[in-house]
Amino acid sequence: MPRIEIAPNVFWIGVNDYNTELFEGLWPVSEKGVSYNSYLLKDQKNVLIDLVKSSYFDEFLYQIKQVIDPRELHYIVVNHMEPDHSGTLSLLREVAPQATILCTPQAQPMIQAFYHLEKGIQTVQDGDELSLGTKKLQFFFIPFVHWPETMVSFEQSSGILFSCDAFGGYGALKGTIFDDQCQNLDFYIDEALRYYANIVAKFSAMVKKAIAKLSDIKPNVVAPSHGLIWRGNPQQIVELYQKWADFQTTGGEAGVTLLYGTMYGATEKATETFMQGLLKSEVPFEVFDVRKIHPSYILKTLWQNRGVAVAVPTYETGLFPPLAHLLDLAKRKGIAGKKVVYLGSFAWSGGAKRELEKWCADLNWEMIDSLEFKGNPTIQEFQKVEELGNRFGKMIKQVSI
Ligand SMILES: Cc1cc2nc3c(=O)[nH]c(=O)nc-3n(C[C@H](O)[C@H](O)[C@H](O)COP(=O)(O)O)c2cc1C
Repeated sequence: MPRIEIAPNVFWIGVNDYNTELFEGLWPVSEKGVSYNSYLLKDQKNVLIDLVKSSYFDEFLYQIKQVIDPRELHYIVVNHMEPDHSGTLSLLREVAPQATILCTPQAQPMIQAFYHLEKGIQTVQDGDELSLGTKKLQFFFIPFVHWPETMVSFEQSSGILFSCDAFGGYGALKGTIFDDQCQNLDFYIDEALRYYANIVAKFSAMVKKAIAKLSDIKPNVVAPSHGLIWRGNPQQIVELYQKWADFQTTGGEAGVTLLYGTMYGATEKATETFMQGLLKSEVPFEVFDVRKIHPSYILKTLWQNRGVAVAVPTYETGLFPPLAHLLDLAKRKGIAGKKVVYLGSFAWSGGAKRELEKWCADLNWEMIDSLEFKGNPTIQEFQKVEELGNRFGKMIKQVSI
């Protein structure tokens, strides 16, 4: 997309990426795309805020040249050092050698380590202001949203908050960069939640601190470095991030994430019956086949729902491996406070339930109930499975964590 003027002399000059298969080498984005939003402020001093991934340098340079000659750039603000926002720094330096890089003291050694740049770097302090002529930037440090060196930049005259990874989301920008023009806001909110669960969730306590710290600013526009620019309703994405951050301590909303896997179909039959029970309880639930659905999508729903139903068989005295992998990711992402039930088949020793109990202790999840059965379920066991689903669903609807 060609450059877009967000406010007088404030330009979006980002790029859409449909080529990267896995964001951070982990999370699928090629289907829905992801944007790297970069911003150019034109004034007596011209400023570039956050860059794009190195593979998009040609497109990026073209975008810059639509606004100014790169040799007229005075400052390059590096809010966050992750290479999807800083990867073009060395190349940009070659076409704009006069520009001073502005960053936090924590980012400076990273710039040296990643790009071997020593000169022309100036650090800023938390709360520092920078006059550009008619515009004025102010910097606020928000450590660990997403790396320790991260800050945001606020332009006072237009009220635009350049928030980098904070308030970002997956999803390439399709025809518009603004929330108030896009036809499918639900898509971007859904992809922002997936991004939150994949990228930001672990740092939820720091997200809450950052939101509290920025609460006095009241921006007219929230302009993150991924996804939509929130101009129509800038508070919406801030409130969503606040709600999602709270899930780490509340355990989430009244809903069930049903994680199922099977080798020969016994656990699958029980899972179908379990869903009949859930349905009767009228609890909202979403089912994932852990063999087939990428954890990126599962983590999103896991983060959101306070109830987790695990339906997998015993495998080599433990959990079915794809489920164990998922629990490992859940631990790394700090997914806590869940209520859990287990059901599944075994043939001789069992062991899946035992391993799940250990995981629950580790994750700060509470195992509420369980039902193991040998081989295929009997009529009586089917009955109990349905009752379990119904009971669990009702409980999840009511429980306040
Ligand atoms: C590779 C493999 C390992 C297994 N390990 C165990 C085990 O350690 N203990 C046990 O009781 N059953 C074990 N089983 C048996 C399965 O748990 C049993 O067949 C169960 O009914 C499979 O459920 P499913 O039809 O949902 O896949 C194993 C089965 C396979 C194929």
